[in-house]
Amino acid sequence: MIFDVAGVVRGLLPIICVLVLTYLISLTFFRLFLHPLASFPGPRVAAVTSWYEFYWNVVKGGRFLWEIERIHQHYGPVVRITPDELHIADPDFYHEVYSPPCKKQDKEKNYVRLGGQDGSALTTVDHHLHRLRVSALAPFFSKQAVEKIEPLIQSKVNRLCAYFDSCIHPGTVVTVSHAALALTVDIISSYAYGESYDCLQRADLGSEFRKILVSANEGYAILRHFHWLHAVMHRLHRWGCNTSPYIVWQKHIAEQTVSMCSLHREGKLPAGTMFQAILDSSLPDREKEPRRLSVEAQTLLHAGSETSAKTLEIILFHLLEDTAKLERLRAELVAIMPEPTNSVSWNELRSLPYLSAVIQEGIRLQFGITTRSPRVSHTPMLYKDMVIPAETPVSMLTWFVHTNEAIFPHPLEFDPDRWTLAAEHGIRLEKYLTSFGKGSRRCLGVNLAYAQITITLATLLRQFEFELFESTIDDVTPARDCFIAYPRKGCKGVRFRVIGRVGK
Ligand code: HEM
Repeated sequence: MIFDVAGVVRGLLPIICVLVLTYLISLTFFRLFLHPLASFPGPRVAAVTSWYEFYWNVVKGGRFLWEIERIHQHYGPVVRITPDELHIADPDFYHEVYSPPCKKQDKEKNYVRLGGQDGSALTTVDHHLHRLRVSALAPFFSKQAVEKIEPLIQSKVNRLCAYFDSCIHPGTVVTVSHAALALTVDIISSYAYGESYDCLQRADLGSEFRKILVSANEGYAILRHFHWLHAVMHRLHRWGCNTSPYIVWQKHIAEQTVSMCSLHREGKLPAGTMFQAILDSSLPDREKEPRRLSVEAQTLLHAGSETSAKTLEIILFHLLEDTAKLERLRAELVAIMPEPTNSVSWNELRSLPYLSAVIQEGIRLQFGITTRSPRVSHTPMLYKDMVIPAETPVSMLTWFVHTNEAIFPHPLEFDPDRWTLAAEHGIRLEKYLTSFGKGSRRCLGVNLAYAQITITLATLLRQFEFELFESTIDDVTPARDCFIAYPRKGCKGVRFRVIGRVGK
């Protein structure tokens, strides 16, 4: 007897269709009327399906953030943006959602899956495990630790100056984000791994690594929905298919980590690296496994490079565009750096009020991470008269804090004086600076970020004259959420010519 497969499928198809339809109708009914978030305002379509987010972020290219903005304008400060997640736009509630370590709060699992591999502090869901992991890393990023590596930072900045010297030619145009990223990657790779990626030594400033980061950032929107794609790509890689350069890089770090662990066993691991900080810590052995260390190493490079580089790009654009601000900053720098090549400590530089204000304003306009990083509280949260059920992922994007007109008037303008004026009036505007996040999961690299941005700006602006090249405000205006804010597609980023050395 010949088994009629086609006939069986034909016979089953109507039943399968009815079952799928019944499931979808029941799910829709549940999400609209029975779900714990059913009473929260927001578009019905967002309550019913995550394809809504998919549409705005994947089809429309990173535009969900601005759709959330529209939703807030329509429905108020608390909105349901996916079937399971609430978003709140109220700067004064930020500290409740991103709360200090004393309050047990997890990260949401879909967010931490973006990177594909759990194991780093950044990608840890559980509150207590996160506290444990951070305990080993925090001393590595403390103010004192960063002050100790100032010579390393300065040496990389000097290398950047040498690169700019080679660009003093009217026909040479520098893409600022490329140069800035080469710098930050070289700093964090030297510090964390004890082995510099040396992007600044290369004519293309390490374009390969840059592409890896950008493609990973652009891929996050898809991975939020289909995180299993990571596993597929790793499997394909194992079978010899040339998948993404990101996977190749992950493999490279994994191998580097294994050799670091053997050096440590032999007592030959160079002091001062992230590997040493973790391997010599009191963390349990399972936390010192090469696989986990490798994920931590990847995260540090990823988290610590593009964010700081973008901030530098934004600040340089605004200063070169408004020479009054540039000259005011230079005058302040000249007072403590009479010779252009004087090097001054981070400690001295951070006492300069205008430089500090310029940096705060750049960090504000960088907007930190523009992808939602929801928190999950294990107890109900109260927002005004609304009770947010326990275990609900709640997010608050920095975009909504930093563009709040009441706190930052003309929010998209680069106005360092808002910081100097606030300081003069005793107003603690930093409370609303959320680029680094807040609370227990706040950025660990804050000190390193400030140190490298401060030293780089002071050195470059004291030593070089630059001139913008075909760059406009569009090059630094957020238009796409690709984990961090990217300008609209097609923008070439801020570019300048290096006119020459100051005073020559
Ligand atoms: C202007 C520069 C930077 C900005 C705006 C920034 C922003 C952030 C934000 C918003 C988070 C929280 C992410 C979340 O909620 O999931 C974060 C976490 C983190 N950042 Fe940064 N970052 C910057 C520079 C750096 C640097 C230079 C490093 C050094 C490697 C670094 C390392 C980290 C780490 C390790 C975490 C995870 C912290 C944890 O979960 O405990 N960041 N960063």
